[in-house]
Amino acid sequence: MTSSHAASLAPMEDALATLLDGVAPLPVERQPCEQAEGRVLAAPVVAALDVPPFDNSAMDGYALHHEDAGQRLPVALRVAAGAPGERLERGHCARIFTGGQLPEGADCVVMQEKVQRVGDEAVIPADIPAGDNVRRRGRDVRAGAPLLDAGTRLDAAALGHLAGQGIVEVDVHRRPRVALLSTGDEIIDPGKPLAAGQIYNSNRPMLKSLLERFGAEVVLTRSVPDSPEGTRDCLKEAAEVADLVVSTGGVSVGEEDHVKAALETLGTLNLWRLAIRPGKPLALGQMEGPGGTPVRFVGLPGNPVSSYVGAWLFLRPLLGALQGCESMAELPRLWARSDFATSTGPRQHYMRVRLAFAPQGVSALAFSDQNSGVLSSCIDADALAVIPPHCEIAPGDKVECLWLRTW
Ligand SMILES: Nc1nc2c(c(=O)[nH]1)N[C@H]1C(S)=C(S)[C@@H](COP(=O)(O)OP(=O)(O)OC[C@H]3O[C@@H](n4cnc5c(N)ncnc54)[C@H](O)[C@@H]3O)O[C@H]1N2
Ligand code: MOO
Ligand SMILES: [Mg+2]
Repeated sequence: MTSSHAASLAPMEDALATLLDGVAPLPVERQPCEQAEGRVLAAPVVAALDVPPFDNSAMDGYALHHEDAGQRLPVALRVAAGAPGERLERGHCARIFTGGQLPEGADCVVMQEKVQRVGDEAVIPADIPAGDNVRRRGRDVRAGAPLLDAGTRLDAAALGHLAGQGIVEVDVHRRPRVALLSTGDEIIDPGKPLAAGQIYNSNRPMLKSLLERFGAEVVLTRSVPDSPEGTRDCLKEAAEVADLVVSTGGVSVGEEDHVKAALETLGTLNLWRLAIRPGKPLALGQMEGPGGTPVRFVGLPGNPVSSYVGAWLFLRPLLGALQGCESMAELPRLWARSDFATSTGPRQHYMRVRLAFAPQGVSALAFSDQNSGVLSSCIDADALAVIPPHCEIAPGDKVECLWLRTW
């Protein structure tokens, strides 16, 4: 009986292919840049302006023509940042400040520490090359050049770059709307007293946090009773409002696990049971929303670590695809030296590890208890060490790790 299990577990690659099959980015909307952090560009942005828009000084000092260096020059101009450009005659210099527009006729700047000021004149050292301490127009960005690619997730640097062009609005994909269902008669909300046999719902806030980090908007949360009707009703309600329905618990083989059967009354179960640990009974499927729109379904196993790992491995790429964000398709990978010994059976193991970076290399330090009910293993976990099926790992062996300190 149990020996047939391995054969019926889908490998990770099949699961990802099923998950992403036919997924297209959500419609485009215009968004003020001020509210666009974490959103994904739907179209490339081309620079309209040179940045910087004019040659300017990189230092507080004196601007001059380089052939006038090595002399005592009258200080003919004063150029503060923000002042319009002026003309500097040969044989003169200009007092200038960082960011000030380089006067026409000047081609270099000498920092003030190297200049001796004598009344209205400045003694300039010799041999200053043309271009010294000058930031040329268009050095950072040239007008007409690509600024940001479609599919870029807007982070701090990208938002700064857009603002540098004077851009205030961008076209981004709509945020995926997610309904988050917590199944289990034993699960209650924090804030209420615990009765015998009950536990608090830790999956909901954990997954809400991850979903938002991956760019989603959680539009509905429900606590779902362990009954066929209750599960079906909640799935139906969720499919009315969401692009993606995520549930936790109720996907294993017990009589109290109703999610798969309920899903099949409303849509299709595309894949169930994977060769991964944790997360074996994970279920993938789809339903229809209003007007026949596709609604994706991911049923995460109830154990908190199975939910946590399942969110990184499945919800992240799915939400990336719904937002047109290529870089979310796979987690960044790196190799590290294990500090642990382990062996795997038919399932690929995703071990929670802390990474220690040292000059000799990176070490993967595994949390001592890797059970899927032990959420402490995820605290401080920088990465998931991927141990392939039927594999022996000894301390010192290289293991591939998926980096989790990302969005
Ligand atoms: N006979 C078998 N039993 C189980 C198998 C199996 O192959 N054969 N697989 C085990 C594995 S592996 C997993 S993973 C779990 C997954 O079970 P379910 O998805 O059906 O989840 P539940 O049974 O509803 O709950 C499991 C566990 O997690 C706790 N839980 C659930 N939701 C939450 C929540 N929101 N916050 C905190 N904790 C939660 C729940 O109380 C249970 O302890 O099945 C194994 N069984
Ligand atoms: O798949 Mo379960 O998550 O091994 O405990
Ligand atoms: Mg169960």
